Amino acid sequence: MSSRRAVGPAQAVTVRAPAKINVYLSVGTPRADGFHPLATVYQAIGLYDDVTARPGGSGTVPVRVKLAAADHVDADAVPLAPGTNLVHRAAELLGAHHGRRLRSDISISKAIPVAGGLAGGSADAAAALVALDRLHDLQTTDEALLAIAAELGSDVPFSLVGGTAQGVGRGEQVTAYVDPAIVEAAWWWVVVPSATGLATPQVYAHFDRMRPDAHEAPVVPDRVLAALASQDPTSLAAVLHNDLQAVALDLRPDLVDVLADGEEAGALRGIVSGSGPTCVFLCEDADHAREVAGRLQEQHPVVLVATGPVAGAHRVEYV
Ligand SMILES: C[C@](O)(CO)[C@H](O)COP(=O)(O)OP(=O)(O)OC[C@H]1O[C@@H](n2ccc(N)nc2=O)[C@H](O)[C@@H]1O
Ligand SMILES: Nc1ncnc2c1ncn2[C@@H]1O[C@H](COP(=O)(O)OP(=O)(O)OP(=O)(O)O)[C@@H](O)[C@H]1O
Repeated sequence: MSSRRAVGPAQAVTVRAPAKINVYLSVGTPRADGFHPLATVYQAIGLYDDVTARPGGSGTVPVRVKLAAADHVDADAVPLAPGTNLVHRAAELLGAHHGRRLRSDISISKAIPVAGGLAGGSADAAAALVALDRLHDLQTTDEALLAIAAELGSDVPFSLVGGTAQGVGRGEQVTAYVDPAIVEAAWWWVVVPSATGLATPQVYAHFDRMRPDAHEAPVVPDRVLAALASQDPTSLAAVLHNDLQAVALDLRPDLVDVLADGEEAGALRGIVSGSGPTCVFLCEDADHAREVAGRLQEQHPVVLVATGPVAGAHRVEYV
């Protein structure tokens, strides 16, 4: 008989991370490192990827990644080969921080459209950091997790923090708003993804061609915070803004019609999410969002309803 202790069922840690939209996005002229200074208001919305980490990996591939995708997600656009997914990179950087190589099998259950301007890859990276930290009991500090997240991508720290938050720097410096009126406000969004994605670097490069006169020091105006604190959707609709919108529309003129369709369907206002091509539409409340979504479904194959703000990457129990 073996003298080894009986091993219980393999542990699995599942972490859920939300998509983000930029309620306000101001973009400056590129810095010396090529990144653009930003001032943005992020909001995490109720459209999620789940990332599950289990003990695993093979001799040559420490982290194996597999994917299950919702019907509206282009699964073929998600790289899974060793070293190619943001989740691989998250494991590498977290392992390096602790001076060890992390081994794991990671499954991504994806509902956030790929290359949609919704920070889906960032959500997976943030979720993987938290899942691997818990699986390997690494007890990484919040400061270290945020620093590793910033190395992974500009949107990744926000995917950890969630809620409604300000982003500055290249977007990686995130401060959650604490005003209870902002924290407790609930907004209803109708989300219209596009069948084909837009690459973020391409959108920023096009911004430089179209907007050589961009602001040196972008800011979020006080009126945006006042609108968020008012909890009044009409006030927020009036201040929604995205400096990348004109750029995304120039690259993808079909989005002009999508924005018009949403407003004709009764939404208060539509906006391109981040670098696009997803368009999001602010509605009065849950019933209004369902009504607008119902009308949009007559013209668009995929129309989702999501509320925000929601929590950043957080552990969930799978039943
Ligand atoms: C459009 C936004 O989603 C708005 O929140 C983000 O700015 C994009 O964030 P992200 O996808 O996490 O971007 P990263 O992975 O850090 O960078 C991808 C590429 O986007 C461009 N990039 C990104 C962020 C930034 N502030 N300036 C940039 O110019 C750079 O070309 C960079 O090589
Ligand atoms: N886990 C992942 N999920 C999705 N894409 C990934 C992932 N890992 C790497 N990628 C690569 O990253 C690219 C951008 O994917 P992502 O879905 O994050 O775009 P996005 O939502 O437009 O990003 P952002 O809004 O942060 O600019 C994909 O086209 C794909 O090649």
